[in-house]
Amino acid sequence: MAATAPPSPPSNITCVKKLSESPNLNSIPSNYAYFTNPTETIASDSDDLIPTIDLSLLTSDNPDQRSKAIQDLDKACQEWGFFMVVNHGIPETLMKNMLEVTNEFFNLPEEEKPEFQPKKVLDPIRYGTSFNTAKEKIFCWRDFLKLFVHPQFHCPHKPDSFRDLLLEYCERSREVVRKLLKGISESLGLEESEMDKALDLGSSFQLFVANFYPRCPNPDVALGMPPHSDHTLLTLLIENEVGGLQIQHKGRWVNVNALPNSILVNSGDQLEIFSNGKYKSVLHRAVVNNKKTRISIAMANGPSLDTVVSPASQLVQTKGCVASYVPMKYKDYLLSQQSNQLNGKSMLEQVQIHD
Ligand SMILES: O=C(O)CCC(=O)C(=O)O
Ligand SMILES: [Fe+2]
Repeated sequence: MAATAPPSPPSNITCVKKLSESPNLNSIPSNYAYFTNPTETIASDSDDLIPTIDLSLLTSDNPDQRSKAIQDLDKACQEWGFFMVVNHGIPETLMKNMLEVTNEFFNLPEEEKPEFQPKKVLDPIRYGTSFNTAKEKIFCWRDFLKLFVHPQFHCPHKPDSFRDLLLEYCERSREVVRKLLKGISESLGLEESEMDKALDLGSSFQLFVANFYPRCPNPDVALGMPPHSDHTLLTLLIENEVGGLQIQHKGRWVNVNALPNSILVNSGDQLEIFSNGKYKSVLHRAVVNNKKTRISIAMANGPSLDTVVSPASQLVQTKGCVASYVPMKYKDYLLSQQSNQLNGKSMLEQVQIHD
């Protein structure tokens, strides 16, 4: 299978932060207009409650509490592919400081940022706009900073406090992910340490993705990010108290109103593959608004880059079960996903076996 696309050239498109600051910007340029389907229904999460996972119960010494938390996780992954984690142990001040320093990064003078623009698709430090302007006809109302933070740690040398804060936040969020994946391993009927071993999580790939969505004069036609699933096992997301994330649930877009101090978690393509389709990666998108800048930080957590990911052997050895996905090295998957446009679950479809 042709897994990789050629590296895209660097982009020269103006960042949306600068665009949004242009005097008298009353409407967006036409190449930012998506014209989202007006017949789509938007539900608020109160109609159908988004699941909450209490991480302290998942790691509890009380076997009943733990097995109930594993059942909840199983249900959340099967029915939603999305949940909010509370009692996760990451200090609130650390999350706030991360969002603050991220804001400071985007607010650095534009002439200080070109050094962070990538030359290749998988450069470890990438500042840019939209998703992949070399391939897109319609751009996202979004600037981004993407950093490889594990197993090697990369960070811009400014703002001053960025490095220490990011290092701590990445470590803490990996601990949360390890705990969740132990629970998910069990909810799939596997040993607690099975995912750890099969996916080489000691060298897990972690990508920090900061999204900056400035105020937008036409929030009804622009999108911060179009519908997509993530290339990850699990993505952990925090935001600056400005909502905008929507997830697809039972054919409708659901607004996510995050509980204070919670972490939003969505299942990604590698989890769908490993679970042989039991836990589907969730389609989600980011909408924008005309009142406030929104900042979100998505920590993308995958297996190690060298892992060839396939459905867990224990899940396909049972009589009557066949693998629904072809094996693919995670690094190749990531390169291909990042080299193309963001388009629904199109990357996953390339490894899916249809009967
Ligand atoms: O900003 C958001 O809420 C979504 C971000 C996202 O989906 C991503 O970075 O992959
Ligand atoms: Fe995403």
